[in-house]
Amino acid sequence: MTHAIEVQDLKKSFGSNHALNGIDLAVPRGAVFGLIGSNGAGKTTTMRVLLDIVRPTSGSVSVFGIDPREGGPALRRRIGYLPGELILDGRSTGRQLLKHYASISGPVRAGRIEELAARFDVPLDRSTHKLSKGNKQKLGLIQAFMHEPDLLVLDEPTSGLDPLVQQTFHELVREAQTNGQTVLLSSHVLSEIESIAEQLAVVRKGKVVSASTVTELRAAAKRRVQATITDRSKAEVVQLLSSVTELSEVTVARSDDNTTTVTGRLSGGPDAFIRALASCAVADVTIAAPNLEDAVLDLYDARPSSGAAPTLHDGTQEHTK
Ligand SMILES: Nc1ncnc2c1ncn2[C@@H]1O[C@H](COP(=O)(O)OP(=O)(O)OP(=O)(O)O)[C@@H](O)[C@H]1O
Repeated sequence: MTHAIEVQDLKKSFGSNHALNGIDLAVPRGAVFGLIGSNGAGKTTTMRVLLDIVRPTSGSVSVFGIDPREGGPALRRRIGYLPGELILDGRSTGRQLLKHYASISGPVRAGRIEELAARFDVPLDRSTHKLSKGNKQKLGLIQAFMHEPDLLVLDEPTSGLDPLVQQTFHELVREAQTNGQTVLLSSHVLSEIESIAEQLAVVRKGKVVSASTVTELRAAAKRRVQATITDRSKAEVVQLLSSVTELSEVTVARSDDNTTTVTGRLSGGPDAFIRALASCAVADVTIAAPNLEDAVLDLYDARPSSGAAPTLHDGTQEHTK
């Protein structure tokens, strides 16, 4: 069995709200796997099903080959879970709270809680209701990591953490991976997933719309390009670029200084674009690195994707791809 998590056609409805519409997910053992998606996409619900906090309407779910509904405390102990909304008992200190969690999910090796508290710089003897949002989040992370579980399920783990603490979190994730633990984490922030996960699934409207390695997604991502040309009319530039099949979302605009500026997004390499410009007088050109953020936003469906007709700033359309 090579997967820590296998989810097939998972559906969950809350009354008439179809939160999950057939989620498929396969997280290999030892992977750091990111779930990314906009608000309400279904990331938290998927995680809650893995923990048997929420029960599926239909579909199959397995964690280390066991259905979470059947796994009971033994399976639960193998998972460290950071909920998205952490509710801490205000009457106790961090130390008391963590000891309480350790008695449920432990064993926790001696000194581990203190070691993690020192790394995160969180006061253990202060009442939890006096803690800042960030310090509460740190306690949540400590309880997830402290018993060195086989699987970490972390819902928005860096929410409320400053960049230095985020770095400590990244170190813990790397250590967990070195130990052979599997990490599933969710985020709205792509740069975070990109920097620690090697695989990711984009969740949209209760479905996984893309599952790939970060490297594959980067390869499929487009580059933003812009060039300012001084010796061609708008129509000529449009004509010139019509042969560049990799170019989409093209905008061609004429400026008062009689230059023509073209912007667009380029899939694949920049060679054809550069060749098309070679015969022109080019005052300025920018070819950006492939943009992963754009690739994911396309998948979110939050904005028009590639293939949109190019527009001219004066409102005329001269060229459609
Ligand atoms: N207990 C519940 N009762 C009713 N609806 C729920 C419940 N839990 C989640 N939902 C709904 O399920 C959908 C998916 O929510 P979910 O929290 O899984 O999304 P998410 O991707 O984690 O979003 P966010 O990034 O905002 O946390 C939403 O429409 C939400 O309102």
